[in-house]
Amino acid sequence: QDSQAKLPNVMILATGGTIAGTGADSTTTVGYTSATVGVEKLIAAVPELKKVANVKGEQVFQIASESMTNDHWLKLAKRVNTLLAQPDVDGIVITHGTDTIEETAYFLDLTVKSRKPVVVVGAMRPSTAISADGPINLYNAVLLAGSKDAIGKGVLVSLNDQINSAREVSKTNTSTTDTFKSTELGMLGYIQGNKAYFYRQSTRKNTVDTEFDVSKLDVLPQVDIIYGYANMTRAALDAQVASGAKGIIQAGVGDGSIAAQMKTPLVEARKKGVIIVRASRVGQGIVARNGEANDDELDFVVADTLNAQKARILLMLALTKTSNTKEIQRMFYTY
Ligand SMILES: NC(=O)C[C@H](N)C(=O)O
Repeated sequence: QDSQAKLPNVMILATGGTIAGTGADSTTTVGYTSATVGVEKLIAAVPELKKVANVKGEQVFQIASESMTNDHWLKLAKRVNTLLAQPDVDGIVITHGTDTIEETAYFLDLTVKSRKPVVVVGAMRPSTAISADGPINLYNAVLLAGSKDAIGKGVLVSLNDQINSAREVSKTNTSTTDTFKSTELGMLGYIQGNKAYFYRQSTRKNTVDTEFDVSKLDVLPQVDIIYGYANMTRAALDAQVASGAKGIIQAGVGDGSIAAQMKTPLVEARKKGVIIVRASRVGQGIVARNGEANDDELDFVVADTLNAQKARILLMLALTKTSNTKEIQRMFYTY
């Protein structure tokens, strides 16, 4: 009883995904159904959780993460902020599908206002599979969310015994359990032997000092992505602008290069007030401002090292505050 009282209080918010998935039999690792197991059952499957935290569960959504929307994010961020404001909550774990885990994690990194740990976790194998990775990942996530060392580190993504920051982590393999990598900028640490070990920290702003506030927002501005490729056409961009996009992320080739035939449509879109952010489809490296395009003259923004899906999130949040491109560029060098 006494030792129980000293354990941290960790809330598990369940949103679905493969971690809550079930397959036809134990060897089904593809073609299973996501988001079928409820949070109480997820917790009951890992009795070891009781050793590291007092856990409570809440089913927030029950969806596959490919169907995650801005509305889900707003609801989730508000719920996390409400819970973390309570003195009896020490940390939060969010169980989530892996396909968009990096996006939800980064959205929360920019919209949760707390130093308390928030850990987003998923699994690559459904709960019914041989060597399902969900239980160990959930155990590690709860341990991490209750750990003093995770305080003030922003939103963390933990699978496969590794700790990543929301900003840097990406899914890098369609199906293996070691898919989540922070590649060149590096992961933060490991979980081993019932302990979290941190080795480094991002210099970018996060939950500790974010300027974004979604507490009064019901919708986010429409921001879409166009993907660069040889022989690219303007069709996707035109359709997005016509459908009301306030911002466009161009996942350009190389260093965010713009194809000759795309320059006019992008300049036209900018003249209509649409914010254009040059990102890269490459996956690593900085998109150089005034490098492959004269951003000062075109009034474009560069995504720095953010991939296109995370640049979309930052631009949506930036647009809730300003449409000044200098300000937006500052944000891209800050978060
Ligand atoms: N491994 C997974 O969780 C994939 C699943 N499609 C999801 O993102 O919900």
